[in-house]
Formats: sequence, structure tokens, C-alpha cells
Amino acid sequence: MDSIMKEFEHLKIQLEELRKATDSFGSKVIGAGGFGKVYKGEVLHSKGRSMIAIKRLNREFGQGDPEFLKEIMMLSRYAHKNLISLLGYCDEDGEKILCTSMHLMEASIAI
Ligand SMILES: Nc1ncnc2c1ncn2[C@@H]1O[C@H](COP(=O)(O)OP(=O)(O)OP(=O)(O)O)[C@@H](O)[C@H]1O
Repeated sequence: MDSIMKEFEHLKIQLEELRKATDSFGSKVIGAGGFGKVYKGEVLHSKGRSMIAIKRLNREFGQGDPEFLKEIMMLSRYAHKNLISLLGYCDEDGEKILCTSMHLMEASIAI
């Protein structure tokens, strides 16, 4: 897994940055899915600073490293204005977090 992750090194976001943006994952929840809770927060990422969706893997949901990697590879492969895009990820201190562009419909409800 480590060698594959090297390809995505430029997308890494510090855990501290994500903690700051989400009040240490204490608030700003905008949804929950098969991966765990999804938060919103303003973060400095690969394309600048903006409000993004922060998807934090919860291992109790049965998801693990293979699903995390699969999602990074899938999201980074497709770029289209109508699709959410991968802006970064965090793999630090046992945390696995995906950062994506905000889905506009969801964003208008959540912000
Ligand atoms: N990029 C995003 N922008 C806005 N809201 C989002 C975004 N991603 C997720 N959400 C919110 O979080 C919820 C859960 O998303 P998530 O992608 O984890 O769920 P899912 O569709 O069950 O997929 P998966 O099973 O792969 O986790 C969504 O229904 C939505 O409300």
C-alpha cells in the first residue's frame, strides 16, 4: 500500500489542519455513509483554500485500508464538473480521511 500511496503524496493534508477545520471532529457533520461521518470545513488543499467535504473512516463501520485506497484511486481518476473530485487525504495517527469537493446540492443545504 505504501508504494501506491507515493503516487498521491502531493494530496496529503495534515491531520492538524482537518482537526482545526472541524472543531476536532466535534461538529460540522453534514452526513454519514458506509465509510463513517462526513464533515464540512474550510481547508488548505491541493487546489487552494475552500470549504470541502471531509470523510473520516470509522473502522467500526467495517471499512479498512483497501476501501480507503480504492476510493482515493477512483476519485482521483475522474475529473468532471458534475462529479466530486478528490482534493486531498489524510493518513496519519491511525486516521484515514478523504477530502473532496463539496457536492453543490448538499452544500447549499448544509452551509
Ligand atoms: N462531497 C460531498 N459534498 C457534500 N456532502 C457530502 C459529500 N460527500 C458526502 N456528503 C454527505 O455525506 C453523506 C454520506 O456520504 P458518503 O459518500 O459517505 O456515503 P455513501 O453514499 O453511503 O457512500 P459510501 O458507502 O462510499 O461511504 C451523503 O449522503 C451526503 O449527505
